Amino acid sequence: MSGSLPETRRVWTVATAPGIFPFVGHGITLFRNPLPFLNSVSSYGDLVEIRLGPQRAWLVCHPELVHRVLMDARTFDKGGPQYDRLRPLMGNGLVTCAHEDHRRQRKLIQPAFHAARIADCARVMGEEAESVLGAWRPGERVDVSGAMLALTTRVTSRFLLSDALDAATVAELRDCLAALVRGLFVRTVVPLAPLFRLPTPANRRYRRAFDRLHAIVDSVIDERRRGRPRDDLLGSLLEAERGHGGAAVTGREIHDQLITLLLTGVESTAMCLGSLFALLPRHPEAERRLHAEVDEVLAEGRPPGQEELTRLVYTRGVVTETLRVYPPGWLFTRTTTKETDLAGVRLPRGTTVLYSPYVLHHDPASFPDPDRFLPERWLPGQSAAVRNGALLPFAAGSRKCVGDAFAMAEATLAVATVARRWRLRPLPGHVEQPRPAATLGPRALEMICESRSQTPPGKPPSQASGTPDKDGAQPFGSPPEVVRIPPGTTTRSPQEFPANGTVTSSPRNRRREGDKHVGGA
Ligand code: HEM
Repeated sequence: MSGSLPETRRVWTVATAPGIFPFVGHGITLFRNPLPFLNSVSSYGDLVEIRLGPQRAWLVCHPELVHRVLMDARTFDKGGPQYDRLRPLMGNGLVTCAHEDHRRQRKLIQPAFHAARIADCARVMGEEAESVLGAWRPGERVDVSGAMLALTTRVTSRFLLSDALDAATVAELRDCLAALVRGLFVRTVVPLAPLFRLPTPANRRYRRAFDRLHAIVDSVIDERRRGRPRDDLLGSLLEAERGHGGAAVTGREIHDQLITLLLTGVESTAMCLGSLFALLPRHPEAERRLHAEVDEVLAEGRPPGQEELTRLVYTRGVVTETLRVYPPGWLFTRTTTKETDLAGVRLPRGTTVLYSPYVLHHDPASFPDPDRFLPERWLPGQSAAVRNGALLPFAAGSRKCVGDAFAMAEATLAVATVARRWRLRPLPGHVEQPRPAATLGPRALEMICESRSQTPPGKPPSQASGTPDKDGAQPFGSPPEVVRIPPGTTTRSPQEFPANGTVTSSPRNRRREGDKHVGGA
């Protein structure tokens, strides 16, 4: 997704974010209101210092500087307290390992994500999408977040483990992953380990999910050792353990890699899909183009696969634009392993450096009118932002997401499968914000599913009434035209996604003068 970046900038703006509170610095503001806070911070410079308690950290806000960080993984390594706090759960797998072990680990995992393997898996992705949707009924209120999580758990577990897990265990796995991801964020940002040992209901839920996930993974590995070899990711890890393929692997590492891939693979794609279905009803023109494309490309009575995938160009644009507006991975950290220079600032060894795809994706210098949901940005010939390297939902460099192509294929096929049959409508007055935690996305999104085949030709789909904006986007808040709501539906105050389809509308100011000094690279 990222393009190569010419080194054009030589003068950088550097600043300290205002609003530092005694003892906590910006910590509480970041925790309470992270997206508006990060967006406002980025208006002060290309590199902005913030304080997390007593700790100093630098938010890198210009795409060129972010690429410098990502391309030099030896200097800007994974490390520091945030990664230490992830290790009890993820061990020393591909996400958490330091640079010195990364190359070997990546060589081990990467072949499983080869394009040909993803193409082989495309039909499974389409089949699983059909089967999750098979339970939906016209007019019904559906738990979209839960369904997307179920779908991505099934697809990821089949890709990694073939058919090792029965349906009940896959459902259990989904619940464990959801509970762990929920608890993970607070554990990585709040540096008070004893707090998480208290016997509170939330801590007990986390512990139960933690133990169960590890037990499921252990039993899958044990059974596979006793059974016949399979040609999947677990199979290739066990091959490596036996000394084939050149990369030495231990049983512990196999365990860590499976936990890592399940945790990273399931949640992010589900969040992307949830955000997409929440955005779509607010943008009738995008929805109309999506429907026209899937009607043309998908065949009746057959789940889509690789062949359809290559033709779903607009659908892919809708997925990409969702990843721009709501990147599930919204904030990441690195730690410097030696004294180094960034934007003219001397950073000592051990400095915390942050980058946020959300901040980059909402910079008007990279994306004109960044709060507008506009899949057309990603149609062939339009992708100027790819060339300037500002679109980074999967990061870049050696630590770039190993599952990027897999996730794009899975999400595109899922959206097409849903859009072929269903039009999802918001519950009247329902509020479900995409919330930033370990990932960014809606965690409890419920919608009404209308069957598309029941909409007579020429009749507009039901949607909020009001005057469309220049993209045909509808204001939120008015009830849909034709929706059957089952008894017992609760209504909450509006508004989930405002008229322009974005949640945080904190327009990036021009880099402010006066709060900064200028550094030379
Ligand atoms: C829409 C879905 C996804 C998004 C937005 C996403 C995003 C990302 C990002 C931004 C990173 C880099 C993090 C950093 O810089 O610290 C990353 C790394 C990673 N992702 Fe994903 N990801 C997605 C899906 C997946 C899937 C489906 C898998 C596997 C099944 C996966 C496995 C990983 C792994 C193992 C890493 C660590 C790679 C390394 O350090 O070598 N991700 N992902």
